[in-house]
Amino acid sequence: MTTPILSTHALTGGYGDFQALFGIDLHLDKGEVISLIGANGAGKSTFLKSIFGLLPVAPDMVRFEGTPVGGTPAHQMVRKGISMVPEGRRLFTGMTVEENMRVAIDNARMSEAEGPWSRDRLFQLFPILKEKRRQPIENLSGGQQQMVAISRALLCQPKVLLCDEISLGLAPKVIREIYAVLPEISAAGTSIVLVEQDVSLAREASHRLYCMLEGRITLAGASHDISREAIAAAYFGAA
Ligand SMILES: Nc1ncnc2c1ncn2[C@@H]1O[C@H](COP(=O)(O)OP(=O)(O)OP(=O)(O)O)[C@@H](O)[C@H]1O
Repeated sequence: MTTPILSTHALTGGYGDFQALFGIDLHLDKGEVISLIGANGAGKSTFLKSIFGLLPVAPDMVRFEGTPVGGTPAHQMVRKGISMVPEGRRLFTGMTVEENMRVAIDNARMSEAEGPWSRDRLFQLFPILKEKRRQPIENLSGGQQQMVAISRALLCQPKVLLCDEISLGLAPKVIREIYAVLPEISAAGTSIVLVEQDVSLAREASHRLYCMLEGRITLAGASHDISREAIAAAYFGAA
């Protein structure tokens, strides 16, 4: 059996005294896209933040290429090869599109030349960003801003990309545009974890799917093999 690029082991976590996650076991193989679905408050964002070093976890709860990395600060995670597109995008107003794209690599003291993703390649992936590259970020639509957030993460040349609800608040046409680039991203060598509220979208875009309910994984399997009934039961906690 090959070592997963990313795995979590009985991962627990939360906020101070409040426990939100209760022993999450999950793995992501090289070249895979997996999705994590679940109702509001199930713990999906908390889980991504725990992987990415934004919430405290024990070292062995997160392994990257087999090595314990749990609790490593986010900027060091980026250098190791994990990037995150956070919920709500978290872009910097008052900065241009291009400045926003560069901010994470500058912060992690990385260079664009370290991997497959250069600004030019990202402008091929999202041509509208080339046109708008010198504009302040606040002039862009929500979908275009999401493209910047994805580009910012990719410029760090991640082996693993964590995406937290990248479709949230966007029109269906824009969501399709953004999801259409995911195969190209994974073909370039980046494995992807998608947190997604839209179950159909999650199934279509991923090889495997995990469902989370109240801080626990209630279902895992190949996206196209899991029935809608099984997903509904796992999602809502029906017996
Ligand atoms: N900063 C915080 N402080 C305390 N509790 C929090 C905080 N953020 C989230 N929680 C709680 O942790 C639990 C999991 O929340 P989380 O945001 O991870 O869920 P989610 O599945 O990502 O939901 P959503 O789809 O609404 O983003 C919820 O009970 C939530 O109220």
